[in-house]
Amino acid sequence: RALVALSPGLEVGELEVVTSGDKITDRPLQDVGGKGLFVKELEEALLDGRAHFAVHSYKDVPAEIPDGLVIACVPRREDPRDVLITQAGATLATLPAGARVGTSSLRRAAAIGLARPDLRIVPLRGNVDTRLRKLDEGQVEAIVLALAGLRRLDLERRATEVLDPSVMLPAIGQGALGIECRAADEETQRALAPIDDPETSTRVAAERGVMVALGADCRTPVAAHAVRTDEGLWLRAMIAEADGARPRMGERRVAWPGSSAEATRVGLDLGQELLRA
Ligand SMILES: NCc1[nH]cc(CCC(=O)O)c1CC(=O)O
Repeated sequence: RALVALSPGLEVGELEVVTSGDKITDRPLQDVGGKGLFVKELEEALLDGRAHFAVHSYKDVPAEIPDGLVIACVPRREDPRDVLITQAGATLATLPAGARVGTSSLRRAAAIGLARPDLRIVPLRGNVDTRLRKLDEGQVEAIVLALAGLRRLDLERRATEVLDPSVMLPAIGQGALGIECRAADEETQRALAPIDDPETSTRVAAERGVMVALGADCRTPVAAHAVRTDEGLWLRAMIAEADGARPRMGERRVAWPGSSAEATRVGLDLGQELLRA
């Protein structure tokens, strides 16, 4: 809709693709192995010529993009924060001791462990509807979801408490979209240009630099969040042990980067510092 609004006469049709991340809902994705479980089948549609472009949640896109493909366009970011959803309206501060919080994200579990070490983390996967149903059925007292995902499904009213990044640092790329196409397809790249947002690209590039520091196939809980301030770029990051224990935080404040490559180096440098720690 955003693209068509800015490009009169352009027609955009949808090709429905179900990814392995959608199909595998019975275990945490870090235990499944393989990278890009929400992305791979969409990339195959690009490489086969079935689709001109693929719209990914940027947080689902691995560090490495396959040969012949590029992220050609990064639209303006949605709110990157996480939200807590509870049955009775309790907040992170007022949930009763021992309450169960459903999440399979080690990043979210690490943040909850710091804020409320008395809460119990219960693995919970499935699409947003499934997770909300498990909450409503009383399997858990709370769940954590991305605000952006709720908004896109028109379910923002379910959010009980928006969690500040100082409490729960968002996932790398959360709330942003990465629109991927064939590297040689200049016509599609030109068609996508009207909805590109360079500020979002720079912020996500800095966050993804932290991921590059960790290496390609890692299951380490990691968070990174970049914002533009009056002074430039403010990047915060968290890396924990594989089981979510001992989270380390760090940050960088630098002049606004002149390129995405420069932004990536800021993230890489911060990621390496946290790894050494
Ligand atoms: N992990 C799955 C996933 N990938 C993208 C989103 C929605 C948020 C976004 O688009 O950044 C979600 C659901 C969630 O984390 O709540």
